[in-house]
Amino acid sequence: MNTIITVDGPSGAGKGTLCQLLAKATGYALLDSGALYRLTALAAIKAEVALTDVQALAKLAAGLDIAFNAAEQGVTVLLAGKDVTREIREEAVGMAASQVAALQPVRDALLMRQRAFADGSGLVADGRDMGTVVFPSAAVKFFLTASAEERAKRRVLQLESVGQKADERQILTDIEARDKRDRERASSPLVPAADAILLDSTKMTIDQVFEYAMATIKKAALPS
Ligand SMILES: Nc1ncnc2c1ncn2[C@@H]1O[C@H](COP(=O)(O)OP(=O)(O)O)[C@@H](O)[C@H]1O
Ligand SMILES: Nc1ccn([C@@H]2O[C@H](COP(=O)(O)OP(=O)(O)O)[C@@H](O)[C@H]2O)c(=O)n1
Repeated sequence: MNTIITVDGPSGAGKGTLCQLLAKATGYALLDSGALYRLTALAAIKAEVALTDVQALAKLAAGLDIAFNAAEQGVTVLLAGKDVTREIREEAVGMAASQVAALQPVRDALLMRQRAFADGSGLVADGRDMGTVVFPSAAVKFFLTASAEERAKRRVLQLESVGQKADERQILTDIEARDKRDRERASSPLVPAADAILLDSTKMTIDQVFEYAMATIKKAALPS
């Protein structure tokens, strides 16, 4: 059994939140593909590799020494043995991630690593191109959105909840820049798959989004 559920959409739409809830409810594994791009960006920043040096970035992506350790309080992300769980969530790393993610050789380097998460036990995959490129034959595909203003508000609350400072106007500007880059790039742009279910969470609570997604999955009668 290799059932795959994909959740794509822009930053702050609630993909990570929904995917964690779906993974818990279904017992499927979880792929946070954005973390791979964030790790590539962080590795580049640490190694002082320019975000325009395509070949060096692709090499970094191919050789990333990373681990995802599931724990009671969430997933811990390690880069070269060091806990970078918080560091990769910083807005600056998100911006750098969207720059490296626009480069096809970087995407190629990460493709097989992402597909390897589908090891036969069911997978919930979170990203931008899960339903279009990485898992085009996924069983159920969601495209989760929300207005940019709502997403910026959510991001501010999220950053503040972990003690980071957040300027809502700056975050909205960053989100809009990242959306534009993700949507307009030539390689795997952020677009809904033709068979994706569109879900606008602007006025929905986390529970409502989860209930709707679970009902859809149940209707698709997936094996658990
Ligand atoms: N429907 C929702 N309503 C309000 N807040 C939400 C909703 N979905 C997610 N959030 C919150 O918004 C923030 C960003 O969600 P996240 O899942 O990280 O988004 P994404 O993975 O799409 O970037 C988190 O703090 C999360 O708790
Ligand atoms: N499948 C994916 C996942 C992320 N990305 C890129 O990686 C960046 C960070 O992704 P993320 O999912 O962690 O970002 P947030 O939605 O959490 O802000 C995005 O802005 C995209 O440019 C991508 O190109 N393809």
